[in-house]
Amino acid sequence: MLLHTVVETSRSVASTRSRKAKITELRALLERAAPHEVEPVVAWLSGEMTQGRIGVGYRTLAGLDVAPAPRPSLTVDDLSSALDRLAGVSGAGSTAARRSLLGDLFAAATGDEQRFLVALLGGELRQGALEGVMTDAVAAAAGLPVEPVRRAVMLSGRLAQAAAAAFTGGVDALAAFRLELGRPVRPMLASPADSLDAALTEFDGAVSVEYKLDGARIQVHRRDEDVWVFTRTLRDITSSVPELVELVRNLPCRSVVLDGETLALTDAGRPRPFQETMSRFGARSERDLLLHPYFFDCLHLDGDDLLDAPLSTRLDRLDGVAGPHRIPTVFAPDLDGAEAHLGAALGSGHEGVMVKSLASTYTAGRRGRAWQKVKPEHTLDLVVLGAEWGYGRRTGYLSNLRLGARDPDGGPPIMVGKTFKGLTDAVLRWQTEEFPRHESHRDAQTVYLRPEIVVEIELDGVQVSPRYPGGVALRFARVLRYRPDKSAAEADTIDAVRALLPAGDGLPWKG
Ligand SMILES: Nc1ncnc2c1ncn2[C@@H]1O[C@H](COP(=O)(O)OP(=O)(O)OP(=O)(O)O)[C@@H](O)[C@H]1O
Repeated sequence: MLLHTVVETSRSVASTRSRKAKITELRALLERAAPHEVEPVVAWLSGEMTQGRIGVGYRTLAGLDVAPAPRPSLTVDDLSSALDRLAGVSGAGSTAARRSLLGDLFAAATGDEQRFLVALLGGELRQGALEGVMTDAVAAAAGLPVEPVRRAVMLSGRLAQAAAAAFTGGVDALAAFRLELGRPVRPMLASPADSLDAALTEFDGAVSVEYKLDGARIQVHRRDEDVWVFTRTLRDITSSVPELVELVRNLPCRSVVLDGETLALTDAGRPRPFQETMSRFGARSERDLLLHPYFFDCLHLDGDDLLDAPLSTRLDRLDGVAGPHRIPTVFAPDLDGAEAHLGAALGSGHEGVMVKSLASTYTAGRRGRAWQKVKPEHTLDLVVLGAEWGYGRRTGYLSNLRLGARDPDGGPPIMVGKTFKGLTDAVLRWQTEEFPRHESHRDAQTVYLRPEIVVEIELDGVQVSPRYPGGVALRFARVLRYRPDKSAAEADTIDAVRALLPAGDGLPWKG
């Protein structure tokens, strides 16, 4: 298959907002692909490369100035082998070697193909938002139900490999994607509860009510003496958190997978700010803050996969293996008991509580009703689209943020407001240093960013606004914190923003 065909599909998928139209386009492309082309094609359209990172920086790409080929001739196989060669380059002289390989590749590419390659290699095509659409397209093209494909993707975190398995081995090959020790599973997520009372009533009281800690999500795996620690975005941070590794290595079991939250505490035992916990996840992290784990789920124990077991069973197993490290929990409380637990959580400086159905299974990667969060204040996780240069005291700093909500159909984020409130001097300095690394272009007032950075915004509400493309604007938005643990694909959607409009606004999309 010609690369040109893939590039054309990428363009038409990006240009339509209709989920159905995207699926139709992707399906048609996959049906034309040879079986061995499925994996790279799915990877590229999701902005990934099967080789992983290949060490080509933005500067190298920007510095390439090669005349485009007049006609498309590159094939999918040509690009696959070029990426293999690029990934294989190492050692002295590797920059020059990469530049020469890229020069050859770009000389064989048309203008459209060159732009696609720049976006792919520069990470700009990476759009997790397309994952759901692609999963549906893979199932349709392979003639399979969507559920086994989705499950394989969630268990492995590897869309392209699951797609290849769907095409070559069907449902049986997909079933082979099981929870594997050392390979992280997409975490299960929660929905906002209408109220504590409503959440208890929905499950007839058969719930676990747990503190919702304002730390960072961790998933730990252990097989004998080997331990891994992953973040919410499935990043391996094992080497940054030796104290967690040690603790997991000492649990009374041979193999285990636990889900939980981790936090650094003050001397008084109160949670430290989220940023301080997250700072421990970096490569050059300060080691003076000790992280404490608070586990709330057990997905595997000594050979038993527990994803499909009810939460009540998983919590029993969790108790047996990591009882002293469990998150504070009460079982099947009445409303008074649940309110007291919420009060205790807030009183200790935590965010709120989670109410979880004891009958529910672990639905990896899903945000459902089985886990409901109850917390007092309203926040949205939005994508930073750009920042304007400050004035007055903030001259020379990137200050006023342009904020976007995710398009659930996989298009670019939709701008919903701006804010410069809540930015401390340290955060202003950080923005000014960090943002240019994510720059797509700039004008006199503003540095525009690729949609990569997620920020948590506190707000009083939203209002109808003809000025913004989504028809809604934030009211009194202020920055609460950055969310390095979230990708743009996990930001809140424009629908979530619109849902905050006061009832009775009579907007066309609300009906
Ligand atoms: N007891 C708990 N059970 C599950 N998740 C918990 C618990 N305590 C804290 N958390 C955190 O809450 C997150 C789940 O909430 P949610 O699905 O809304 O994610 P989120 O979008 O990060 O939420 P928020 O922005 O409100 O923190 C988990 O990813 C985890 O980090």
